[in-house]
Amino acid sequence: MDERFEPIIDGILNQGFGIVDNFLTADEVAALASRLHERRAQGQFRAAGIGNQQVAVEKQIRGDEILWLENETATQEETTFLARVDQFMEYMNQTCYLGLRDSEFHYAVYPPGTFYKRHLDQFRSDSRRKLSVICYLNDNWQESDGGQLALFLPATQPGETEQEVTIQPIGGRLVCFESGRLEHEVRPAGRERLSVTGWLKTEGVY
Ligand SMILES: O=C(O)CCC(=O)C(=O)O
Ligand SMILES: [Fe+2]
Repeated sequence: MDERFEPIIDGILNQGFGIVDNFLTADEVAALASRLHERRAQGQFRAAGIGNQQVAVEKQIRGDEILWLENETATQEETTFLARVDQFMEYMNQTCYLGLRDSEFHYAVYPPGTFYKRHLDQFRSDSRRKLSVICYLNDNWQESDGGQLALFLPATQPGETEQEVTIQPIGGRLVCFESGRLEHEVRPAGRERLSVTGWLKTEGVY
């Protein structure tokens, strides 16, 4: 049993999503946030894409800017984060036999006023994305700051309606759910909203 990871698995199995606070310590959050700011100031971030559409069209759907993390160029705090994700992936494989082989993670910044409309993370027909993982890097986030993550939990029985769960993007918090199953959206952020987001993937069936 690994008490860091077990509540995430419990959540996914019992309620369709896992959520844990303090997955990252306050120091880790601060270190990643300041690295994010540094790399953004160096011009390393790009408007996130959703396909081959024009930037203007995409901005109606999502307004975040991202930077993919690469092992080769990762700084110390990024390496620490990616190593913890690897441990989680390993643990998921041992306990749930998910056959996860690969991961991809990016920083995301939502400038004030931006959002990400309702979507599923398996767009671009990338069915290798099995689990979506989001870690927030925000200091002192308030409900009035907006930027909530809304999860739309599908009905499990005929006659039921979907349920909506709203999650505050609090620093150190991790949220995890099945990429092919849960539609979700990011509500307009009232202040700059920071995260590291990624996917745990299986080997390819294209
Ligand atoms: O930042 C979040 O809360 C969710 C981000 C998201 O849905 C995505 O990047 O696909
Ligand atoms: Fe998403």
